[in-house]
Amino acid sequence: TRSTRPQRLLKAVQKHATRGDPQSVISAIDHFCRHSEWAMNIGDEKGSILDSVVSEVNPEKVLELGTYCGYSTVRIARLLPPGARLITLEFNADYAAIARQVIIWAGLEDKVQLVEGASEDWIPRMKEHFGIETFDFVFLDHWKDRYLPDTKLMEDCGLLRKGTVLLADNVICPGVPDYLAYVRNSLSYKSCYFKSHLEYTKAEDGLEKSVFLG
Ligand SMILES: O=c1[nH]cnc2c(O)c(F)c(-c3ccc(F)cc3)cc12
Ligand SMILES: [Mg+2]
Repeated sequence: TRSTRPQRLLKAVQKHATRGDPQSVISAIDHFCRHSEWAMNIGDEKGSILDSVVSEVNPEKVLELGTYCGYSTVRIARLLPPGARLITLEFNADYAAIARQVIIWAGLEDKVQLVEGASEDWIPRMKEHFGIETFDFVFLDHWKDRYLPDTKLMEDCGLLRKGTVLLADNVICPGVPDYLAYVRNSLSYKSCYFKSHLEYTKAEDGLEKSVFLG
């Protein structure tokens, strides 16, 4: 039967990227999405903003909500210092299977733990299952209806500390109005918007960076 888009994206990585070279994996995915088939990776323009925020935070403990094919997982993990750890949650088993192989192709499997399942089921288990006290950086890129409830859940589970940085993708397209209103009006967050474009298109999109104030 016909292959899936994530399967074709993985084939493009294995054909054009060099094993153990994260930048070549990123470039191969961006080329595939620009010239073959659009896919919902954060992309190179918003990806550069992600890179700059990750470099500024220089996090030890990272949580990514929404792995998809592992593009942003590779972007983040390639910037982490030795010993730093990224946990990425993916609900869709087919996406997770592709992402595992993309992460291995990039040679970043030692820094990344990919967990299959629902964010609301795993967020409450971060302490007892992964020994995580708090996260330094959280990247929200899963489902727009889960951004706000999962943020409140992370607060309630004590997973955010003074200075934890949340970075949210797609705050304009598809848009997360309830989440934006919350982080922009809450006294517990300092929030700012990075205007950009929807991956591989001219449509507006952007990232919202929100620092938890405790
Ligand atoms: O569901 C999503 N989860 C995470 N990231 C997404 C994204 O970056 C998108 F561009 C889009 C998207 C899909 C179709 C469109 F027409 C526009 C944006 C969706 C998601
Ligand atoms: Mg996205």
